[in-house]
Amino acid sequence: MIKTIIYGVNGKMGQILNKQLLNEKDMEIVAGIDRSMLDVKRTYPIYNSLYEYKGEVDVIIDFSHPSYLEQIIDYSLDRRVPLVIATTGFSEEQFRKIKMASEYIPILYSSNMSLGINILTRILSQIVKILNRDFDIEIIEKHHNKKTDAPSGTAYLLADIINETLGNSKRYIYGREGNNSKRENNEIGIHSIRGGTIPGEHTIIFAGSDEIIELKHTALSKKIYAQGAIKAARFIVKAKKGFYTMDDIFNSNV
Ligand SMILES: NC(=O)C1=CN([C@@H]2O[C@H](COP(=O)(O)OP(=O)(O)OC[C@H]3O[C@@H](n4cnc5c(N)ncnc54)[C@H](OP(=O)(O)O)[C@@H]3O)[C@@H](O)[C@H]2O)C=CC1
Ligand SMILES: O=C(O)C1=N[C@H](C(=O)O)C[C@H](O)C1
Repeated sequence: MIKTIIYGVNGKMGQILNKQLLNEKDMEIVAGIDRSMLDVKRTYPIYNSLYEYKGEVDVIIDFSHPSYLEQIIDYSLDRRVPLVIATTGFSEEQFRKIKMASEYIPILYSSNMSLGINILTRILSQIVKILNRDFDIEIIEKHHNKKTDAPSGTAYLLADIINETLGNSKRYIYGREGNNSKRENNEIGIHSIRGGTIPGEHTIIFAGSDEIIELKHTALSKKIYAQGAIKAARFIVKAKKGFYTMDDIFNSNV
């Protein structure tokens, strides 16, 4: 049994992950961590901090808030616990901390655990190579009205893949308010919509002269993210120390 701690267990994703993990025969939730204590029945203890948990743990799955990263990393380094990090909105310094910790423990980070987005990332760089010269690239992301970070982690992921493919020649423009000049060739526009219960939609627009190509991924529920995180947990408990992404899972047999 893979002994699992859910970090952010009472958040929206934590609750969905809890439900799905209860059906997984090879996984057992040994504790949940959250700042709020929901009045729901759980088969395991819930704590405010990882350090309150004294039992064994094989993996921590984190769907929480960037403010908890330091605690998660410190605890995982102390105990040598593999990590699946799904939280978004980290600073550059926090990303450096994740990368540094991965020199000692296995860490899988992905700003989007869904199968669809990870397939999209595979084809994106191929398309960008062909279209870049004649098409302007803009990204639109849409999410529910409870999301705390903008743009989404996935929008950054997609923009970074495009930019890396083009030799980091692009700069990111967030919205265009206050702009009094024409769009420049070296821009990737990134735009955020927030409303209702949208589980996540990402569109990459390639706008050319008199024609438009769009690549779009729509999440129809949050379940897809929990399913991806479970796959990631199965993968990371067997991995050696290092930094991994969902792409590494597709190249494995998990
Ligand atoms: N990688 C992926 O595939 C996915 C990643 N995510 C990411 O996972 C994270 C969690 O998402 P979701 O469950 O929807 O978010 P929620 O806000 O529902 O839950 C997140 C947890 O963090 C706490 N939290 C929220 N805001 C703050 C804050 N300002 N300071 C401290 N704690 C806070 C919440 O506590 P409280 O309930 O008390 O506010 C809750 O415990 C987000 O970063 C989201 O972007 C989400 C879906 C998929
Ligand atoms: O907060 C969410 O809901 C989501 N967050 C991730 C992101 O920021 O990209 C992944 C997904 O889009 C849902």
